[in-house]
Amino acid sequence: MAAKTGSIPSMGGSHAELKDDTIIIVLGASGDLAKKKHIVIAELTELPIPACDVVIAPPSQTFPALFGLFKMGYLPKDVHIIGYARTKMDEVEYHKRLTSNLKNPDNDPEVSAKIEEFKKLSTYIAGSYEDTGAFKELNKHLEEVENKYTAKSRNRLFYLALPPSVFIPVAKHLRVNCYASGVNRIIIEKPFGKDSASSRELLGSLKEHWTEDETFRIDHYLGKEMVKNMLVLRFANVAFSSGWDKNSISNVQITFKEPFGTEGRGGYFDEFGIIRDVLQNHLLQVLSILTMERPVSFSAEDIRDEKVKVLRAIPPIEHGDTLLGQYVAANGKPGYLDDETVPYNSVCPTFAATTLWINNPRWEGVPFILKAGKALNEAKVEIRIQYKDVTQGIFKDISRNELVIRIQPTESIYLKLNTKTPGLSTRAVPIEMDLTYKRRFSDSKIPEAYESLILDALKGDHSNFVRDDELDVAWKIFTPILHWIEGKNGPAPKPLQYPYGSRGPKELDPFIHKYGYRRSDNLYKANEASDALADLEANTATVLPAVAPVTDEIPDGGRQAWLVVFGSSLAMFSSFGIVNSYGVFQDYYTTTLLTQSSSSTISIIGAFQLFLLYGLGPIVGRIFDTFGLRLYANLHGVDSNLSQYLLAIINAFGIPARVIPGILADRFGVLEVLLPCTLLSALTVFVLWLPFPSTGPIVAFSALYGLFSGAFVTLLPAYVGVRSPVDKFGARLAVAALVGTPTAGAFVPTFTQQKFVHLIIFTGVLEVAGGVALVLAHLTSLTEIRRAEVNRNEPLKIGA
Ligand SMILES: NC(=O)C1=CN([C@@H]2O[C@H](COP(=O)(O)OP(=O)(O)OC[C@H]3O[C@@H](n4cnc5c(N)ncnc54)[C@H](OP(=O)(O)O)[C@@H]3O)[C@@H](O)[C@H]2O)C=CC1
Ligand SMILES: O=C1O[C@H](COP(=O)(O)O)[C@@H](O)[C@H](O)[C@H]1O
Repeated sequence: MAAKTGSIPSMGGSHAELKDDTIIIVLGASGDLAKKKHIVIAELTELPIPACDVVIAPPSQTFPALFGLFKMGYLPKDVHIIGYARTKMDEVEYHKRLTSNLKNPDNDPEVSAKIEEFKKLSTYIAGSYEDTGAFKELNKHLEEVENKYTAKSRNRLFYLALPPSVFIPVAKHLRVNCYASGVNRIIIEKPFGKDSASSRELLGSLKEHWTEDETFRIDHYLGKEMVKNMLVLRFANVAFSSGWDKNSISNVQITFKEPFGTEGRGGYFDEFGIIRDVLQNHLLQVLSILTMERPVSFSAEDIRDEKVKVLRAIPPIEHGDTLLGQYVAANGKPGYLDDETVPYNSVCPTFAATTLWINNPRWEGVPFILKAGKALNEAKVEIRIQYKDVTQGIFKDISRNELVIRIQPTESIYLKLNTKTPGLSTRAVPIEMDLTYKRRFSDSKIPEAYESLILDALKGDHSNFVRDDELDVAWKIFTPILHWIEGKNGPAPKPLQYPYGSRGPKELDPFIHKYGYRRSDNLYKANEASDALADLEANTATVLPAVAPVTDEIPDGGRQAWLVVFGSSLAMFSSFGIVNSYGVFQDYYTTTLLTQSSSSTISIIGAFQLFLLYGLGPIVGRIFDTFGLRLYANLHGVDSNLSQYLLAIINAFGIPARVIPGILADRFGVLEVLLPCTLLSALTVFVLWLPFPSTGPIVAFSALYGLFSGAFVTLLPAYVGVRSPVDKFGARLAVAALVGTPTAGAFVPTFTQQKFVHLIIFTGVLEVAGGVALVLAHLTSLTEIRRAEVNRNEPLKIGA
């Protein structure tokens, strides 16, 4: 059979896979299994906990993970799971605790049946962690189970859900009293010490009993889907691997944010602080996979060799590269020091940002900012790789590329790119190429980290477990800064305060900025349109528009827009006003000054005035495009040839008509107001002006025409604006202005009622034709207009 596309042969484990005849033994299984995962282990084990003991792999993670694997059929055939702890309880009580933590929210009968099966293969035995006799009893129980197995080999996987104070005695007793004839493995979880010295001591003692091959040190971040994906993402994509270095990348942030504080576990946390809790292990692991060289193969040792190599190139963290914070009460939530289990004067950091440097040819000079905090504004773990600026010269103010790998929640990878806006204008806007797992892999279930890691341990694959030398070098990087924070070499630094629910201390942004991070906060804002398009594009890797302020659009609202209105009003006061009163001048020219000239000839004066207002449009438009002037977009055009009296009425009614249609257009759309007003103007021409050449109807006509044509004056430039490229806007308005008045004048060579009829009909017909043209324009642009309505921030695609 042909190999499956995309297989990774070198990723297979080199050790025996535990497929059958296997017992999984969970030590420390007596706790309240329904409790949240960050419970103090003392509650689980009833141990007197020494000050440095902390939560480790709590059963509330272990059993659901085991059940998850069982449900999916990944546990060895005939597997048996034995819980061991000090608390005495019968099987009924144990099963009650066990199942209370297994999820079946919809009461799915299949899941219920699986839970019942799971209970049948789960037994419990109580015993001490120090007593040889107790472990002999455990072994007896294991052998009883194994006697039912057919095969000769006996495989045992021990999972230590215990505090480190009992790691060593338990590991020893298990090795001495419970070691089986087949494969034996032991899983342990952080904390692996508190600094280099204590870690070495712990590792050394464990090594006396268990070999490195048998030991699986869990850092559950290595089991997270996106972390596991990084090897493939990096090394199976030339597109990424070629720019993965100091030449392309400016800075990297690896961020861990939790929206809750220590809440009840402050006592434990205070002994450790955020650096030991998250940075030294989880974030450093992520960093090492992100920055290591390509391994010779994907075998566990080749991968871990490369991780160790890159970690060794990181010098110990400098004080100056570190920012520490502690949350204080805010938003109705208590501060860290309000926790009764925390010493009143604790300076333990609940937030830390620290910059690491990698002294190798690939990464020299690139800052890697690790930041983590409790009680922040959101739950988020992500890697943010910010690329360098493009070479200057041809671009200005262009945002940087960023590759974001969102580890949780909503696993995703998105790449922020710049692209030309679709259409005739040339401008770069930032967009995201978005691979959101929920959409792209909608059929796949993303496994829990612990499920993935327990399965790896059963398979004997160490790739996602921490090797001893890796741990040692990790502690070397962090130990000096930890000792400084604890005041071992002088006064302890005081963390900066930050309010519960904030992004961290206010000094964070300048801190990150110092290392070259540039945020494009004005450019990247989620809006409904991008969400709507994202929904449309579901199930595909999509290119979504990141909504950016559209800089070549005429501004609508805001200080800038109102300044344009003000400036335009001043300009129009002395220019457009004269043109609008041209009827008075025309009257004067025809009756007094230029009696020998025809109306048409005289109207050329006004037309030329109007043309001069708009005729420089192509030139001014270029200047406008170049220098960003907005005045041009607000210029209006109108022609009129009525007497002084009628003109005054038209203009008086034109005042509200300049304002009200604008307000209505904002609400209903420019065309939706312009079209009826144009047609109503035409109607007044045909039903009032044409048939009733007497004073009353003419006055009524003037009033109504002023009202409707006012809208026309206001909205026509706006509509031409949205339907025209900016560089053609002025020219289009100017041409209309130049031909309109002389043509009208040609109908009235002499002032007779008969001659005016032609002009009136011409005016009415032209307005109807204008209305029809608007309808046609509307129909041809329907698609674009709909799109623009979906996304009001996106510029209309402009017609040629
Ligand atoms: N699946 C997803 O999550 C996807 C999201 N998108 C969308 O892409 C767009 C851009 O995403 P993204 O860049 O992640 O989001 P943001 O624009 O929110 O940028 C986040 C980055 O900016 C920092 N930051 C946030 N607020 C501030 C502030 N006030 N001052 C300084 N820095 C700040 C954050 O730091 P810190 O973390 O420290 O707060 C983080 O590094 C968003 O609209 C998002 O919705 C697109 C595709 C997929
Ligand atoms: O190891 C730890 O990790 C958790 C966060 O794990 P996650 O899988 O929920 O991201 C953290 O809350 C805890 O303090 C720390 O000890």
